[in-house]
Amino acid sequence: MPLHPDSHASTTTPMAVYFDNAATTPLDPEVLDAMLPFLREHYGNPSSIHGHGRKVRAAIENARKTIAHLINAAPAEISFTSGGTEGDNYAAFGSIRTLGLKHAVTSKLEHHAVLHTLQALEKTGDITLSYVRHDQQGRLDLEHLDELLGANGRSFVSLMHANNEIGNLNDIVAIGDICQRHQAIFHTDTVQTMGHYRHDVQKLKNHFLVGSAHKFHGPKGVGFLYRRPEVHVSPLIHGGSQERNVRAGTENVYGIIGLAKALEIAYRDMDTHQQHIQGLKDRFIARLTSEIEDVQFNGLSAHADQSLYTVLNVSLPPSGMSEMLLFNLDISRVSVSGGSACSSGADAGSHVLTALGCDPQRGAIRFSMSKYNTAEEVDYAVEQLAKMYRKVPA
Ligand SMILES: Cc1ncc(COP(=O)(O)O)c(C=O)c1O
Repeated sequence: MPLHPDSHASTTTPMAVYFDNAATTPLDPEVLDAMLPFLREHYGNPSSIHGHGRKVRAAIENARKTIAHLINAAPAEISFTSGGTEGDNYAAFGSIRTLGLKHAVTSKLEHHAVLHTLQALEKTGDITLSYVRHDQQGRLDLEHLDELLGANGRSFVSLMHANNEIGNLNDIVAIGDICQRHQAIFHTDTVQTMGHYRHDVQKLKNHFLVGSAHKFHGPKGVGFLYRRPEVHVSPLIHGGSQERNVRAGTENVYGIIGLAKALEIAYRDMDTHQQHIQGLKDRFIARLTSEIEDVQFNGLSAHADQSLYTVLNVSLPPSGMSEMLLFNLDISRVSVSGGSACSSGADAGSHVLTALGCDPQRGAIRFSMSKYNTAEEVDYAVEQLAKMYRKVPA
């Protein structure tokens, strides 16, 4: 597997190990190379009709075509955004307000980009909001979804493809079928699966999908929204006529070029990378289980066929010192993300682990991997964790 230029994996000790790829991924140098000419030479405004502008417009439209082709959509169905959060907002605000929908369904395990958006629409009285039940491992109760949709008239449904904290994969084909039966508008937050799984919108019943470049080795602050043409959404950002009057403002040109390049590379190398990363995850599971007593895997993250191959969420035996563990991991030069279930209303823990009913005394760590990680890095992280964990008083 190619090492990222910043990786210290095979050269220095202690290593700088990055296992927080669900938060963001390092930029692929091939992506940077594609972007640089649009920072250096091609500075025209894509809305200008002169040569400088036309050159950039052509590049943007090519990027749109590339993305559309990869997910089997039409170019007109792709709108560029500032990332996943904006795409989620567009799907929710756009369709609820434009279609006058009065009810929405989501789950307590969604990203805040969806939860807070729908809760904002609930607060303004636009909708009533229902949450699909789930079990302790985060499996959604699809019969409950069916009931909720049957009882509440035409609804907006937002259920993610993969959970960013615990990695659970939801069956978006089955959810799409239920939504279609009830004529619901179905949005899926695909931020964590775009670039890691092949999406084919012709095989899905979704009205919306979203992508965010920085989750698959592209630049930050750029993404896209796929929208089925029969769902018209009104703009959230008003101004010029960019993005077919849906999203005003001069386009993030080099970001868009980087987004398309990153997705192209992700699709090109997907099978090799998936195999490599799943191997790292299996190694993590085996080594953590053998090195640390009473380690638990949250959600479905240890089930290979039901979770993202890039994410492993681990609960450690109760120590009451998860912050310290994270701090220690940081000084060992292992970057991870963590949290625990909230122990009180004042304690802003993970809303996902809280919804699963995880023990608030147990600290949780999310290891999230990318194509640039190596087996030595997994061994190093487990070694550091096991060493420090033994030092934390129970
Ligand atoms: C599932 C999910 N949705 C939405 C977002 C927000 O994406 P962005 O950072 O591009 O706004 C994230 C980012 O962490 C995410 O993991």
